[in-house]
Amino acid sequence: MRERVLAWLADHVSAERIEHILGVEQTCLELARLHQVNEQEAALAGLMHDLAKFFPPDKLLSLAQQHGVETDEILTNSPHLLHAEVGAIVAQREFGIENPEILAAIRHHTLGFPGMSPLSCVVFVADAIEPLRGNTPELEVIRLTARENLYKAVRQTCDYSLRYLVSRIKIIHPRVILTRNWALIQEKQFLETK
Ligand SMILES: Nc1ncnc2c1ncn2[C@@H]1O[C@H](COP(=O)(O)OP(=O)(O)O)[C@@H](O)[C@H]1O
Repeated sequence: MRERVLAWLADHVSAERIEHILGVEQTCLELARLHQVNEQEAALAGLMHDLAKFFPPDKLLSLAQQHGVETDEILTNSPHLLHAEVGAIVAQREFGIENPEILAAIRHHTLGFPGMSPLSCVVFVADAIEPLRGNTPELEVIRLTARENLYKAVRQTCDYSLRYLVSRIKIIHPRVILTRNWALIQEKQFLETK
């Protein structure tokens, strides 16, 4: 399966993006091991998270519509955000992935989802902190947190993304805020049960 996905990626995303994807795959493996998440599933979701990253906007929109993906005004105006949802469609159609946890982790890798599974949390955080994302102090903080408290790392990843979007004066899809609020509650509960 892995070789087949890599061959497909070579034809559909840039060489640079493949390096990022391999970094996410490896980081998923490490985080899964630390947090008792299925390592094979995490690695496969990491490998597949950006399958639709280079699909043009009209293709993202038509595939989303064809497969009944729920859209809204922000998603139709920024079709690139649909690459996560469409990536899951490609994983299912092209590679026969039926595991709902893996498909959800691909779907939720950009905006997260309140109540998402630990596997989805692993992929969401790994996408942000894989080694090629750089070594800014903010990322180093999330990398350390991700070893201790996965939910806190999800919340910090949302905050990091929000700060970036605000600083660039970008439209913000509100789902990341719902994800952040959910993760904030989880991170506190996790600390209380320790
Ligand atoms: N909540 C959001 N609202 C609007 N745009 C967002 C939001 N979160 C991420 N984005 C933008 O969507 C694009 C893809 O994000 P992401 O999937 O995290 O990156 P990548 O595909 O490189 O792993 C980026 O340009 C990012 O700025």
